[in-house]
Order: sequence, then structure tokens, then C-alpha cells
Amino acid sequence: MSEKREVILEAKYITRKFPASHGRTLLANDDISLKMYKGETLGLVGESGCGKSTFMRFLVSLDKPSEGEILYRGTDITKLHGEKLRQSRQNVQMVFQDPALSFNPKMIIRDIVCEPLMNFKKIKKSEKDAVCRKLLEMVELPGDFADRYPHNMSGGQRQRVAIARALALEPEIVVLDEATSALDVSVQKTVIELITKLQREKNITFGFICHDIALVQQVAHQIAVMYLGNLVETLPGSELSSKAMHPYTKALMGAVFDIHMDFSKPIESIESEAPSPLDLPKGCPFQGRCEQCMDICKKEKPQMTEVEPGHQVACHLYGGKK
Ligand SMILES: Nc1ncnc2c1ncn2[C@@H]1O[C@H](COP(=O)(O)OP(=O)(O)OP(=O)(O)O)[C@@H](O)[C@H]1O
Repeated sequence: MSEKREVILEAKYITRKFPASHGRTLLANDDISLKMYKGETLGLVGESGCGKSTFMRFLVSLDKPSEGEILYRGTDITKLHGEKLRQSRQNVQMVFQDPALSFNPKMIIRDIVCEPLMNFKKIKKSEKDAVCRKLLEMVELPGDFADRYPHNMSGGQRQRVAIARALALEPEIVVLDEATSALDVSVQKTVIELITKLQREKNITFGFICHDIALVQQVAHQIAVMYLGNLVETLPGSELSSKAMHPYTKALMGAVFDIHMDFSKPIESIESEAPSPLDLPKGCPFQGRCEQCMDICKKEKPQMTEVEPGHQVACHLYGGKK
């Protein structure tokens, strides 16, 4: 990885609490700090409900954290309102899992792709056709698709349209929320190749949310592993197979990689389910499923501790005290 990495977004001590039944509170994000670097992909991985989407929604200003800051090029976007907030939305765009649900089925692709440009008055109506064709070609779709409706396209093609739309405003950051998860493996591969190519050409920063750690490893320069609202490990994507330390990261990997693992202890895949985020135990959130749980894990919550530059882990096996 390059020495001169440029931080363009920094999340600091992000916490999100949701009110729950019987006066209880659900802690969907607990003290999350992460950095995103120019032209790199941050992969956020963890089981369903661990808080990945909650976190990424802050980056696109779809929600505000209960506590903490999101600094985009030094400006805390959680504090923006009105026109400043509207303008800042251009910098970070999002692609969701199922574009069929987010696209208006009555709109043709030209209007869907050009809508952000029209909203920000970046182009005139007369320019829409040419601009749309160019954006479709960028995502390797025929320009003629501009006249189609979303339901006349395959899932993979619709996802390419969603990427074209997200890139229309030339954002610095694009968040992909399980954007390839609903696609067939072969289609998934071509969309991943497209994303990688666009990143190389345009130096885009991607946030890649995915529950599939094998897929995240293929695309992410940096991987952040979440468990029940907590970050448990962050490490370079290229070091996942050789240097992952947290028992949860290893268990996630054990569930998908059968061979080429090089850990001294056998890895058990996770069979039990995560506890409810409403009934979090005192101490480490992973204690109930951890093969290596110790006394201290039931008493004290481990803190993220740097084990190597770019590699942090929250586990008492490796320190993890304040
Ligand atoms: N608006 C909300 N109100 C109440 N609880 C919420 C809200 N949004 C999310 N949650 C809860 O916060 C927790 C984290 O949800 P989130 O969607 O961020 O998880 P996730 O890791 O993205 O999961 P998935 O992959 O299934 O989308 C879950 O327990 C969820 O039920």
C-alpha cells in the first residue's frame, strides 16, 4: 500500500442508539472510528444486524449518529443543514442491494440516470440523452438502454445503471450496500470487475458493505469487521488470510475458506446465532460464541488496540485494555 495515503473521510467515535420496546435502547453502532482513503475500498463485514448499514448511512447523510463526528475533508457533515447539507450530498453517493426497489418503475433509464444531474442543475434537459449514453457506456451498457424501463433489464444490468447514476455527479466516495449480493456469482464477478476498473480510472473511494468476507477480501484495501454494533478488527485486505487475529474474524473466515489458512489453532465456523443487540452482555460482545473466552472477557470490554500499523484488534487475547 502506498505511503502517501490521503484520508478523505474520518468517522470518530460514532454511536447510534435506537429506542426499542419497553423503554430499552438498541446500540446499533458503539464507538466506531474508521478512516477512508482516497482511491481505496473500505470493506465493512459482519453478520446481518451487526450495524454495517447503520454506519454507512451516516456517510451519505441519510441518518445522523447519536454521538460522534463524520469528517469529510475536515468538515463534520453530521452538523450540516439546509443548502450546505444538500450540496455536500454530491460528494458521497450510495448504491443499494436491489435497484428494482429504489428505481421508480415508471421512469425510463435516461431519467433515472440523469435525475441527480437535473436535481443539481448540472445539465439541461436537451443534454440528457447524450450524457446518459456516456454514463451507460462507462458502465459497459449499450447507450440504447437509455429508452428502456428498469423491468426490461436483468438484475446485473440494473445494478450497472445504479452505478452509472451514483457516479453521475462524480462523487469522491461511493457506498455499495450489499450491491452485488443479490446477483448470480458470474454476474457478481463482472460487476466487481467493473467497480475495480472504475476505481482505477477515476480514483473513487468505495465503501463496500457485505456479509461475505471472501468477496470483501477480493475488493477491499482495508477491512473492518463488525460484531453487534462494535468494531472488532480492522486490517489491510491483503493480510486477511495471513494475519487476522480476532476469533470472530477467524470464525467468519472458517465459514467460507476451507483450506489455505495458516493459523496455529483450528478454526471453528460459527454455528450459534448472535445474541440480540438488546441483550448485550457485560464485557466482550463475542464472549458467548468465543472458543477462547477467558474470565476477563466477561468483565471488561476489550478496546481496539493497534497490533501493527494498519491493524487493530479488540480482544483480550491480544491486550485490548484501555
Ligand atoms: N431505524 C431503526 N430503528 C430501530 N432499530 C434499527 C433501525 N435501523 C436499524 N436498526 C437495528 O440496528 C441494528 C443494526 O442494523 P443494520 O441494518 O445496520 O445492520 P446490518 O449489519 O446492515 O444488517 P443487514 O446486512 O441485515 O442489513 C439491527 O439490530 C437493526 O434491527
